[in-house]
Amino acid sequence: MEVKIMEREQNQDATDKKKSVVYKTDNLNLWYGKDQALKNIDLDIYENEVTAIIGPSGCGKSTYIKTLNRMVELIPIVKTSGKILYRGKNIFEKSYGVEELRTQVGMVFQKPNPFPKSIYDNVAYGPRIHGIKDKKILDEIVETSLKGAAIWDEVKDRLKENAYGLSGGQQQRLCIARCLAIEPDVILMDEPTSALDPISTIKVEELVQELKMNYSIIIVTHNMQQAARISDRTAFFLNGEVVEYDKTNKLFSNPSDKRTEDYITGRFG
Ligand SMILES: Nc1ncnc2c1ncn2[C@@H]1O[C@H](COP(=O)(O)OP(=O)(O)OP(=O)(O)O)[C@@H](O)[C@H]1O
Repeated sequence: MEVKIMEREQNQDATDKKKSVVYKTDNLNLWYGKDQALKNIDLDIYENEVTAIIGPSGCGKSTYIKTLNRMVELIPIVKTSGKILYRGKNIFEKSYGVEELRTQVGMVFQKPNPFPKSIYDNVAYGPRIHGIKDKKILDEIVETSLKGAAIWDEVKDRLKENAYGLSGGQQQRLCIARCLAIEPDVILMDEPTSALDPISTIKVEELVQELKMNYSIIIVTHNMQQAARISDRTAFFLNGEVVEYDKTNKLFSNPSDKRTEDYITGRFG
């Protein structure tokens, strides 16, 4: 029995070695002015997986995810050191075009943030910016993206209506559709269900599971059950450091670090 388990684990390790690394974070440090928010972060994020970032409030989860699309640099006091390689290229290099990065890496935020436009125009927005004008092509992108975000059936007869008329859960799936319309490689999600009711939360969780077949997903969540339900790997952040990063099953059933155990068993946080 034990031999079989070991064999299975070895096979799994071999499969993991073959998996492509989408993001490699190498000794990343980040400061807001004098305050250091991220310390020596080393993380490999794998393709077609859901990677969860968990940890107590203020531990640096959102800051980390916002380094991955360089959103943090919009904050003037931010300084960084170290490297983040996206598909092998350091995104902090001056020559790296942030626009190009953002076409590869979509983001979904905590609060659904549709534009005050029609459902159709929300989804067509990105493709239009990228120069697509042909109505037939746009129609196709809108339909495919809304189907991909599991909301097509609910909105197909009201595409011209304002997106603000949708429920919160529908708005969040619309925002996911808007993200899919630019055909990203990676989707960053910063607490995407924290403003949603339980039924909408389940819908978004199911959607995340489906999307990982075609995308690599990195999700920040306060909700440990959610991380356990939907992610393949989990990184536990504490005070700006990664305490533990492992397969989700392993991290939640047999954590290596006492601090992880204390956190997942609810002793703090
Ligand atoms: N714009 C900012 N200016 C200065 N400090 C900031 C800024 N944003 C975040 N911080 C600080 O950086 C640290 C990490 O914050 P961050 O928002 O990344 O944590 P978090 O784990 O996502 O927290 P939460 O779960 O509460 O959203 C905190 O101490 C926070 O106060």
